[in-house]
Amino acid sequence: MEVRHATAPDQIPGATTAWLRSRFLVEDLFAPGEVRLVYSHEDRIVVGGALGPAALPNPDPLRAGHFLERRELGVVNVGERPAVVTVDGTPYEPGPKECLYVGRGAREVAFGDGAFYLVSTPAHAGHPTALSTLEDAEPVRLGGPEGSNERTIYKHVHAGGVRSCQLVLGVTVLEPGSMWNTMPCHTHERRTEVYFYFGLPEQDRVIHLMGRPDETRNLVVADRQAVISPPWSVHCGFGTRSYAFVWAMGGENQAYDDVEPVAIGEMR
Ligand SMILES: O=C(O)C(=O)C[C@H](O)C(=O)CO
Ligand SMILES: [Zn+2]
Repeated sequence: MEVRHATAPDQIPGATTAWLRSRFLVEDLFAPGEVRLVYSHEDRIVVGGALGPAALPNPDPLRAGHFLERRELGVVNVGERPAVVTVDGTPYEPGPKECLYVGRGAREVAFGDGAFYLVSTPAHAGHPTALSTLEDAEPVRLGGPEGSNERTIYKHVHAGGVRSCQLVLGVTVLEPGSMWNTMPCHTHERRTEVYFYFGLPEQDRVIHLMGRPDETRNLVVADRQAVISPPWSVHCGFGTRSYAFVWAMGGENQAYDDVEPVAIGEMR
């Protein structure tokens, strides 16, 4: 498991493209038969990719008896078919873009044939393991063709859905012809957020904007790559083709609306 240290906004002016990518962009999460993980000190979020069949390991930096001894986990099926995840002997079958929440205390998590994106945050209590389907996620449609941002937000793990300690997680799907996500954008000083882009054709890219609202930088992001957004960073982007992304947060609270909105004209 790769470990990444926390960052500060005063490191951004003067940062090279290579430095920005090494700190905030997560590449190469998927390899056949493996679970690959990155531990970020930004709110201690762990992100990962599993290409089953594979089992959730217990990496040494966690210093735990098992991965979920003090953590909770969101598993999103980022493949194109339903795929099985088995938790302590019980099989669950999330469909594409659906989520399995695994509560603190589960000992064995095994991934079947399929592609899964993983997000884990520290947990102080055990909530029940639960499947959230696209229907359960109470889809909300936002944006429109005039802003090239027509999209549907599926909220899986949040205060009004599957319960968790601090994880908040959902999937946003852009309509064909819509390119912009999260515009106007925001920061949330009380939470770190990670976006994981998927469903993007191999030759296409998302230009992801990060940094303080008045000091933005861009990261050019390919399919199945993630971007870590510390609490001080905006997170939004536009694709050369439509796409979907998993957004997941951990931190001080679970209030989806607790954001600092940024007017488009204030961005630099
Ligand atoms: O398309 C959007 O807008 C989003 O999906 C926004 C994310 O849900 C987000 O940034 C939550 O804080
Ligand atoms: Zn956000």
